[in-house]
Amino acid sequence: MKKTLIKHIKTLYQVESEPREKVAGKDMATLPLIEDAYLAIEGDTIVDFGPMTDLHGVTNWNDLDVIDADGKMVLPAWCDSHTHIVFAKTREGEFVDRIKGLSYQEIAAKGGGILNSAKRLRETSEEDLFQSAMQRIKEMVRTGTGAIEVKSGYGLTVESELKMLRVAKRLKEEAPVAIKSTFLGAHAIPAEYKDNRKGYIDLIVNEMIPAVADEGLAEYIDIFCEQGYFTNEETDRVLEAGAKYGMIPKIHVNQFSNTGGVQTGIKHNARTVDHLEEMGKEEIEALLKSNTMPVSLPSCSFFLSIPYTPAREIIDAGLPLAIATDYNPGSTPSGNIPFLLSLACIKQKLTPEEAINAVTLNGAYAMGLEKTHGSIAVGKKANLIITKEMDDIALIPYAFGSEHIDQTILNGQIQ
Ligand SMILES: N=CN[C@@H](CCC(=O)O)C(=O)O
Ligand SMILES: [Zn+2]
Repeated sequence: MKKTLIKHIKTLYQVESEPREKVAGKDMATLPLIEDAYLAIEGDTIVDFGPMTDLHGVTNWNDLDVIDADGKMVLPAWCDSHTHIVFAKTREGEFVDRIKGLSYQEIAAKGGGILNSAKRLRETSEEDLFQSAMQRIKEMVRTGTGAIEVKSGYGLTVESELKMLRVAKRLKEEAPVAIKSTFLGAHAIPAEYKDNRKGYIDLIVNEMIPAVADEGLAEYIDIFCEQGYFTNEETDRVLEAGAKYGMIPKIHVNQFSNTGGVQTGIKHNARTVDHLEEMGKEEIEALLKSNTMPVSLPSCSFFLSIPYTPAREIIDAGLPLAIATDYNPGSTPSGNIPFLLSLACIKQKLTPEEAINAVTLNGAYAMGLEKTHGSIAVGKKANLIITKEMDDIALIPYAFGSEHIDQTILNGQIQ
């Protein structure tokens, strides 16, 4: 089995001797670390790590790849728990419309937005969707991402939703990153059901969910619970139907308005509630009584010029927080996590340590990967970032737009 030793790491971050499933509240300000460290990998697994002074167990240096990380930091690879990376076409025309004054909702009302992507996706082959999503993953890996959640939701017919999820399944088999897939048939009401929304919910419940489950294509079920998209009652129905087939809820909620969707998600024991740009004290109180992870998507706020999730209030209340890209062609055409860290620090007033916790261990929890990803622990996957030489980890969010990642290692292999 291939063995790799990374030695003289300036600082090894997010180390764990006792497994934790997530980090909350004040604990998010700390990233457990070892200065002047080593880390050993066998195959695709972390087998040992510690201070360089403890490195005396290596007797056989043959067949051992050695990486000298002098002056560099090592971290777990980022876990991006919310993306829509399977899509057919970018939507830069809508971007220009928004510059000229139209809102995201006005563009959607004209047949743009999600319905525009659904039209394009139906015309695109499974092979082409696979190739373009794979290119996006390669770009994300270059900025340090090692695990990605992938949603459907641009199909909106039985066949096209299955097509998207089959692409996700193939990505799971062929991409170097860990992938979790989510069925998001309830992303928008398709044009052909404009006057028959109950008919579309019936289609989701009676046909799409059983077909997705039959092929084992999704671990999670999602819905866009929002004014102009799906109501709380429709959310109840879709999440209950998914749960019958073992799909765990993860919902888009409180992006543009607060209609009580956070409480609906919690009622269904959602793994995560995502977006949360519009939320108040009641939502924080409700989350405190739950196991549901709040997920903020700051590059969506940046791109659409909408409010940022009140991340500071969420953490100060003692909650955990995950941050994800939301990579999609409409509201966030970017999968760049270092830029997210800058936004989290600059716009949401998180410290660099809090922001990094939000995209490592908490990101892993948000996609059910906390046992294998998101921290440096013996037995976890060797999914790692080696930074360029730097004095302080705060350089990553501080020097926004610069390239800070020297190498990404996934499953023990340099990418
Ligand atoms: N808000 C809903 N869905 C996506 C955007 C989808 C699109 O515009 O294509 C989001 O999370 O921002
Ligand atoms: Zn989304």
